[in-house]
Amino acid sequence: MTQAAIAIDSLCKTYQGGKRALDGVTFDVPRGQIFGLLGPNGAGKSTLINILAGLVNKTGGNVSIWGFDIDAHPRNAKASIGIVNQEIIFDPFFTPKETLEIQAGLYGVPKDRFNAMALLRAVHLEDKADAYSRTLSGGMKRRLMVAKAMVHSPPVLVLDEPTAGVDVELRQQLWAYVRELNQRGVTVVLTTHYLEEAEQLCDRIAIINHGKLIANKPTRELVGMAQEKVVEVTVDRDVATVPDNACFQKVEMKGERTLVITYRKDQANAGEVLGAVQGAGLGIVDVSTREADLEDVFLNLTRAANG
Ligand SMILES: Nc1ncnc2c1ncn2[C@@H]1O[C@H](COP(=O)(O)OP(=O)(O)OP(=O)(O)O)[C@@H](O)[C@H]1O
Repeated sequence: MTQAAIAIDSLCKTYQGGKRALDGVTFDVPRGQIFGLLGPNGAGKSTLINILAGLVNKTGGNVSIWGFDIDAHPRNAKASIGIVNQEIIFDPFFTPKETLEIQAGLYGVPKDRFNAMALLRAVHLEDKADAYSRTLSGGMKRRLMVAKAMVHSPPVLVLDEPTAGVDVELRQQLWAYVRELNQRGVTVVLTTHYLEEAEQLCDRIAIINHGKLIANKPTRELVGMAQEKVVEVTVDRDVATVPDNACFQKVEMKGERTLVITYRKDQANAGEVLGAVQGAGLGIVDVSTREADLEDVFLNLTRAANG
């Protein structure tokens, strides 16, 4: 099917008081992907997700989820999406199993199509099925939120900062589950501050800044946009004057003998950079390079957009 999982067209939101949180955002989330929605704090990500969830009313534009316009077919649109919010919200006096059963009831999921234990197993909470939810750790609560969002088996799952404050091991478990869901055909949209995770997980990434879309590309292409490379060169003597060369964009010293040189991939290559160091009369003892990553691209794009 060619239809998008989520289609967002000229989406605007101006809050009462005049704050324009979304300013004409247009993009599609293709079906079957893990899609990253990134942006600095206050960019408008939560506003966008809250519009998808039906918690915030847009002030302009159109949104459809799994082909259902959220204004014309709100029930079908809502049934097509599961959302895990930043805040952890559930009644602490119910057990995880009860929490899922209540949610299934709210969504009208027939009993024969719902297996609370299977869902709890999937998020590694099987042994906590009958514990009070308030006794769960932060990471466990978050996983319970994911299970809750999947109760009605929606084709689209949205996770807003799902791993904030969750330790590394639990983050990996959560991502493993997200990948598994995706392999089973669920389209996943996530926001995260961990750019490295977005780079590893997402097929495609959109970046918003001050309510505007500033990038929307396959992850590999986006990372490929990084033009800067950094090479660390350790030399055979103390450096009295930091060498300069046309192919260096920036040179910093790390200790007495290590030069940290930034250059642009489109203007020079590592050979030229090293040649320039030798040309300054320095012998090279050691070299290491760092590939540019999503963080570099993200900073460059948001800086450029901020003018
Ligand atoms: N209810 C509200 N009333 C007025 N302004 C709001 C409201 N909610 C959000 N905003 C403003 O809208 C802008 C976008 O906020 P939003 O929470 O969508 O950003 P975000 O990208 O999710 O940020 P974060 O990563 O910090 O959660 C911010 O300037 C925020 O202060």
